[in-house]
Amino acid sequence: MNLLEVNELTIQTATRQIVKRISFSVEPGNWLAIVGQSGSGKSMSTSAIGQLLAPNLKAGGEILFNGSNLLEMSSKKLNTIRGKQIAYIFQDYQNSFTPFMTIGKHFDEYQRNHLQLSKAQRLQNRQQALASVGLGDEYAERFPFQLSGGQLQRTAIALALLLKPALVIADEPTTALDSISSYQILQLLARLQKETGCAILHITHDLRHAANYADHVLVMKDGDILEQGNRSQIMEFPRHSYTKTLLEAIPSLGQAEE
Ligand SMILES: Nc1ncnc2c1ncn2[C@@H]1O[C@H](COP(=O)(O)OP(=O)(O)OP(=O)(O)O)[C@@H](O)[C@H]1O
Repeated sequence: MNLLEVNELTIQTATRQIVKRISFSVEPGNWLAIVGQSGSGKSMSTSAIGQLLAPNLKAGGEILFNGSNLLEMSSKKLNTIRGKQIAYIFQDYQNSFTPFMTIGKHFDEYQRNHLQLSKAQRLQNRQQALASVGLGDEYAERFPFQLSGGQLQRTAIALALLLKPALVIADEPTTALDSISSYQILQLLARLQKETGCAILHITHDLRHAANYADHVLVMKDGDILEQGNRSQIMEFPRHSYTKTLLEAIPSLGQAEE
């Protein structure tokens, strides 16, 4: 069974249909990249999964997670799934943190909200989680503003993976980072995906990222899916002219080195 199955999802305001009957699925442990230019409806589609849409937006269709329709689920039930089984990593990682709360306190609160563990167990989990993203436990004493962008996004990843979710939704997780930090973040996600077996739904406007990491790629434009398929299908035999344009925009290795 698919972990996530999106069937004919529509998202609209009172006057405008933004996402137009799109369907896609994610298998357990798979990496699906959703690629498309700004405004194509990528973030909106993935926000609908966790019932995170703005109040003026209405979603229709079905979003099945392990067979249950998330669009019809009570917010109380969804709260038990979000974080624990479905975790988000956002582009604006700064907003994922409370400014005057230490990193350690973030880990503690997150576990207390979702699990019943002793203080010693929570501490051990925090140490392991920080270590898994290459940060020593001394970072627990720091406040978010005392970390670099890359360190903070690594911490956000450690938090997102803390409860071993089956699905991680990473919405442009590297956009705010320089290219070296971006590379490290994606490498880190790929390693943690292998270690934990989670599936990743990765939103990116950069087809290079999809080329390097995704098992499947879905191309969106103006609220519609233009094409989707496994990575080599899309990268080597794109059918749509828009996908070809995105591919042509990737600098060749020679150009990139220059
Ligand atoms: N609450 C809202 N009400 C009305 N329109 C909205 C709302 N939020 C976003 N939009 C519009 O919906 C469209 C899709 O937005 P969305 O954020 O999903 O795009 P995106 O593909 O993720 O773009 P980006 O790569 O820039 O994040 C855009 O035209 C956006 O302006």
